[in-house]
Amino acid sequence: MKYQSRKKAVLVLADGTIFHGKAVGREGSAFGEVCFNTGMTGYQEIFTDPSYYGQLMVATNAHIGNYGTNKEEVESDSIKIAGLIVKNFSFDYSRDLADSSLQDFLEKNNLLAISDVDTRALVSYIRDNGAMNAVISTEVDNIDSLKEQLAKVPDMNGLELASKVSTKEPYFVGDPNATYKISALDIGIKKNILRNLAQRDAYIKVFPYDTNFSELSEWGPDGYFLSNGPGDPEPLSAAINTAKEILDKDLPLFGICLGHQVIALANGISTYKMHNGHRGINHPVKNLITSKGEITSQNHGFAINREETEAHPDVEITHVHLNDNTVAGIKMKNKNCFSVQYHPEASPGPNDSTYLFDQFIENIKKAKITA
Ligand SMILES: NC(=O)CC[C@H](N)C(=O)O
Repeated sequence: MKYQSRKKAVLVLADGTIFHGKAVGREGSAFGEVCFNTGMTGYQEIFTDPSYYGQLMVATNAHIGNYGTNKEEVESDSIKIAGLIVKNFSFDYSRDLADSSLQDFLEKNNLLAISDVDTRALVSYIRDNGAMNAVISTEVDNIDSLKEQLAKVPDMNGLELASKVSTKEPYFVGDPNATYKISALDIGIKKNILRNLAQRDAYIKVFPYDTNFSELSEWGPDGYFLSNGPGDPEPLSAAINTAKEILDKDLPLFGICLGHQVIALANGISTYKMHNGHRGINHPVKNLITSKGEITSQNHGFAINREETEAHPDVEITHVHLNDNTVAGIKMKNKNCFSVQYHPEASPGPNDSTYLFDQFIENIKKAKITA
């Protein structure tokens, strides 16, 4: 039906480069930092992952929408990406488990997408020139005005976004009679992390992004978790202070992605914005403790400083990213704390790294026994 009637749309990068395409979903404009994900599957999980808040997502897979959507396959209750950029948008879908088309899902969430973009040229351009802000818009005749508005969009460097996606009130997940109680700081938490913890006999209380240690500890948890999330980790002073207090008391602590960066910052290790982040589901990581390789799901635009980590007396690098040698995981030498830059909870996978959740539960168990 919408095949002939679709409006023209443009993508304008902050440096003035323009790509042309057609609109899907609502009309208007959407601003954000442009980034690309190389995953062949899992688009609905990506669109609903709070870590993508504020970003225009380019799918390198040439066909998006062909397996529809399913209400279970979400990482939060709404779409979190700022806009979507694809080559071929499938209005038709085919899969027994699908309960809706991607088009309906985007429209329900009021998301603007642009299709028929030369995504190969776009990705190779961003790879060479680095992550930058951009706008997608149906205002194809108002490029100058789009450029003016785009110039006012804040840079991702230094941007605090956890407060935009975090829960407003604490809530519980799992079985209240489970053996382990975990306090999770929600700086953009994905549902599948909570599922993974709950499956391992844990009852989780999820707290807003700025909760302090005394509130997190009030209900007597056995362990603490710092979640993934959007934006620059550096401005998250409340979370960094909370992590410091957990570390001072040497309580079991696990961090994923943004949570991993917060743990590094709590130890005085700085973070930096990467030229282009890692976003995909086949990123190779080496576990330096076991010497085993892991294929991992990743989604980050910042990383922790490798030299400062190597020089740190209390922190050990446990995992490295094999493509570029960036730090993919750390542990503290004399404390019950570890963290990874990637996503062991990844859905649709890969599942190579789910042992990290077992390790966290083991750490909690040991601390419980010795307490
Ligand atoms: N998935 C995440 O938690 C991402 C962390 C952070 N926002 C980054 O881009 O590096």
